[in-house]
Amino acid sequence: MNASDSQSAEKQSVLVAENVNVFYSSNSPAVAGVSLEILKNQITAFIGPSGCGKSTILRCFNRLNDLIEGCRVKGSITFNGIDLYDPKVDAVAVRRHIGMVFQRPNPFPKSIFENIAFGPRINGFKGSKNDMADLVEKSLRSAAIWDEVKDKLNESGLALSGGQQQRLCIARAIAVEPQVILMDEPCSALDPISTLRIEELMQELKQKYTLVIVTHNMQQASRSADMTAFFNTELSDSGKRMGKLVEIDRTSVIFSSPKQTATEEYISGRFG
Ligand SMILES: Nc1ncnc2c1ncn2[C@@H]1O[C@H](COP(=O)(O)OP(=O)(O)OP(=O)(O)O)[C@@H](O)[C@H]1O
Repeated sequence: MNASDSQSAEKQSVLVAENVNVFYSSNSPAVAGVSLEILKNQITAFIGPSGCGKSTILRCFNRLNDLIEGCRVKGSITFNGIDLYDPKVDAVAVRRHIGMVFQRPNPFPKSIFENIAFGPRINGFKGSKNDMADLVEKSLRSAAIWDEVKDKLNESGLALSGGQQQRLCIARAIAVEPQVILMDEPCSALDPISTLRIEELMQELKQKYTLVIVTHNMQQASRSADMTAFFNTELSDSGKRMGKLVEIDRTSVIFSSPKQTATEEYISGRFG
C-alpha cells in the first residue's frame, strides 16, 4: 500500500446509514431520516440534547436494538458494504466485529483475566493456554491498563476503580478484535482524571479501530473527535417528538462554523 492508498483508506466509510428510522412500540419513529457515514480510523462523536436519539442510532450499528422488544429499524445500514440487517446476517457475529462500551463500567463478576478471556473463548478461540495469556496481556496493554493489573490478574474485575473498570471493559471489547468500538457516554461515570485517561486511550485506539462515541460533554467531543454529528429533536406531523440528525461534519467545522443555526445555538449553550 503506498502513501496515497493509505490516505484514501483513512477516508473509507466503515458504516453507512441511509434514511434510518427507529421505532419503539409506537408507530411514530423515535429517530427519523438519519443518513451518515462513519469513517475508518476516525473518532466520530454524537452530540445533542437528551432524547434526540444518539444512543438509539449507536445501538443500530451493532444491532443491540434487536434485544429491545418491539424495536424496529427501517432504512439501510451497511458495514463494509454488507447490509447489517440482512436476515442472513447473524447479530452475534455483528457484535464481534462492532463492539460496545457502556456508560457504566460493567465488568463480569470474574477475575481480571477471565473478563478478557471470556469473549475470545466463547467465540471459539483455538490457541494454547500461553496464546490466551498473550491475548489477555495484549488486550490489557492496548487499553492502557496492563501495568496497573499485571500483578493481580486473578483478582476480581469488580475490585478495580471505576476508571480502571472502564479500561478493563475496553480491553474486553478489544480482545475479540473488533473493527469498530461503539462507546455510549463512556466517561459519564468517571472522575476528570480517569476521563482524560480514556480520552488519551481513544487517540491510541483510533490508529487500529474506528470509534463512535456518544457524549454529553461537548469539550470531550471537541477535544477527541475527528467528526461530530449533532442530533436534535423536532415535532413530527402528528405532534410527537422525534430525533433527527441536524448535521455531521469535521469537529472543527461543527464547533467553529456549523451550517445550521440549531447546531450553533447548541454548541454556544443557547439551547439544550
Ligand atoms: N428502550 C426504549 N423503549 C422505548 N423508547 C425508548 C427506548 N430507548 C429510547 N427510547 C426513546 O427514544 C428516543 C431517543 O432516546 P435515546 O436514548 O436514543 O436518546 P439520547 O439522545 O441517547 O438521550 P440521552 O442523551 O438522554 O441518553 C427518546 O424519546 C426515548 O424515550
